[in-house]
Amino acid sequence: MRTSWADSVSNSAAEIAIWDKNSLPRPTRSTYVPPHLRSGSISDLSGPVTGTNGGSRWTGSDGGGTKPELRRQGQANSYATAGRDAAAGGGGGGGGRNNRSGGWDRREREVNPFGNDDKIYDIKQNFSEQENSGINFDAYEDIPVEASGENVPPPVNTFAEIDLGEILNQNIRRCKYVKPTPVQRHAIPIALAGKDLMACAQTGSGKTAAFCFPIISGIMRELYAQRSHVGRTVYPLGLILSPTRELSCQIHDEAKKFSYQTGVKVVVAYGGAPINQQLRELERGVDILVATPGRLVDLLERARVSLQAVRYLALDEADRMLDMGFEPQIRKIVEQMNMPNRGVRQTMLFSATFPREIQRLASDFLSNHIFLAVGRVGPSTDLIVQRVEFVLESDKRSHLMDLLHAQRENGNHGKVSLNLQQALTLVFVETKKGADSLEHWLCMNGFPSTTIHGDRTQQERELALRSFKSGKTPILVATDVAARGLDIPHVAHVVNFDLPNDIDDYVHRIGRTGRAGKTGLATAFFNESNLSLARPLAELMQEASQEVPAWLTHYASRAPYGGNKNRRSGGRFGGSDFRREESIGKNLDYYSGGNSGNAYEGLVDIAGGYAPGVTSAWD
Ligand SMILES: Nc1ncnc2c1ncn2[C@@H]1O[C@H](COP(=O)(O)OP(=O)(O)OP(=O)(O)O)[C@@H](O)[C@H]1O
Repeated sequence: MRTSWADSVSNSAAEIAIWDKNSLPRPTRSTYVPPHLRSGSISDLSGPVTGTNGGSRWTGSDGGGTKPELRRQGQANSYATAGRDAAAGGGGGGGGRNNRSGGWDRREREVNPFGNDDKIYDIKQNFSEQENSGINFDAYEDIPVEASGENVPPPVNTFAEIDLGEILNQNIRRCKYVKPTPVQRHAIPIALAGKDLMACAQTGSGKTAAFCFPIISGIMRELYAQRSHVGRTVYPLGLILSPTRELSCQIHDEAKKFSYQTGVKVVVAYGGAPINQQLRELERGVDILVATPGRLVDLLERARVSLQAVRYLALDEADRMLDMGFEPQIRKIVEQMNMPNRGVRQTMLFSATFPREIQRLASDFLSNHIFLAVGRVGPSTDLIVQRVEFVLESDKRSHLMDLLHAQRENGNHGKVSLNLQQALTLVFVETKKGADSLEHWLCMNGFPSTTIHGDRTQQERELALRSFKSGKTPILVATDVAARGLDIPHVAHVVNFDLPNDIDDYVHRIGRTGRAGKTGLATAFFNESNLSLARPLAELMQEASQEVPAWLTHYASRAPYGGNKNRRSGGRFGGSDFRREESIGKNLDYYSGGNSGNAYEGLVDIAGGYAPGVTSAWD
């Protein structure tokens, strides 16, 4: 029987309340000890060493035969008490690490990423706070899910059902996450089962946590979680790649929150920022490296980072990472830099869109992966009101001005109410010059704005983002550099001043609003220079139950089929498993669920029992 999110929240509340009361680690996780609490110190790795790493799942051939065996000592058998201390919030003892920085005592160094607000919320209080703040995750409840691959682990309903460990669970509560979002419910069990994963889920639906939790938890579990270095080279166990500097910083910030007091150290490296500072940070030790591809290649070539120990590889915005711009770099990183082979490492690819040709490319990096699609293409249907208006090129500025005035004066735009105190507007344009010029014009006309694009220095970009987030300049004019992944609270309105050529880019752009269950508005200015987008845009809007203007339908019926990588991939989702479409007869398990009125197409029974008439993927 279908149960609602709210029902399962009360169940999880009860479970967690009991668990909290005893303030003990859950029985299944009593042995985890943060690495910094372990008495064994890391070996002096002055050159390739031999030693024991038996039992490590990434042991074995990486194909290259050059992997130094990293000796990791200090196993965790008798540390349950210390683990409980840490779990209770003590922050850990000063076991220290004998690494190049001369020891890493987290009591001294680990800044509390939750700041002054570091309360571990009671789950019930937490839930009511979410309600008060207007977050409505029930908006994601009835969306369809498809999973295909061998032995797909069943989804969970609550974080309590997932064995992430007490410290990580405390951090989840600190983040005020009451229950997993749909993609987390499905993806985390798959990742924890050690399977490779290609996950396609709506923008703003919590994909970051979906790959961070299993990586952090996996590193915590590894018996060999002590970090290693040889000379000045560091050996991260987890590598998270993302296409933009700002997104890498954001993932780093999130991952640091999730890994607070776990002993798992997260470091970020991205271009445009001084490399020396990043090198110093790396020298202090790194378990998870979050990076943009260019800077990572630089670090690899300087032999300051080695990928030989990578156990977990995650590509965020994976379709972007594998399109023409990035693919050669990603291939170099994954295939030519001594990273353990697919099947030895665990690889996870996430995005809101997965065109078929990119999936095909991506399968080079995956081993027997599970394909997961959660929700319809792009953003949740109910959360974002999409409007498209016919605006001639020459009228765009005055039209934008009208919108902004209306927004300023009455706080609403059509049926969408905007909270004017906090509403931020993100305006996408095609070119860097166009961004500067529009920003200047807006400022001259009394609308404080700033801009972010590739011609600005990294310092300017970061400043612009801060100024926008704080509301000091409530309008941000951006090129596609801000289209993916950025999670900026209070973006109430996204304006596609210039529409992109690709429908996927549109999906990601409008996904900057309507995040985490909140509502938003997306307005697009369309004219005859956007003809190739007419059809996919009309289809996308129709699928999302949006009002499609008659003139757009007319253009769509006459237009060539452009901007449609995503549409070609078929199905109700931002992508569907190309393996199912391409090779009938491959022995893939498959389930499909949700409230689409057709919950069990082509269904086979799989691990977890998603058989017709038993339970839907969402229950
Ligand atoms: N379980 C949860 N409960 C409440 N909020 C959550 C939960 N998981 C994630 N969030 C919040 O939801 C927001 C969106 O998450 P995130 O940025 O990971 O989305 P995403 O799916 O990666 O989006 P995009 O496709 O745009 O990159 C963030 O503010 C995050 O803190």
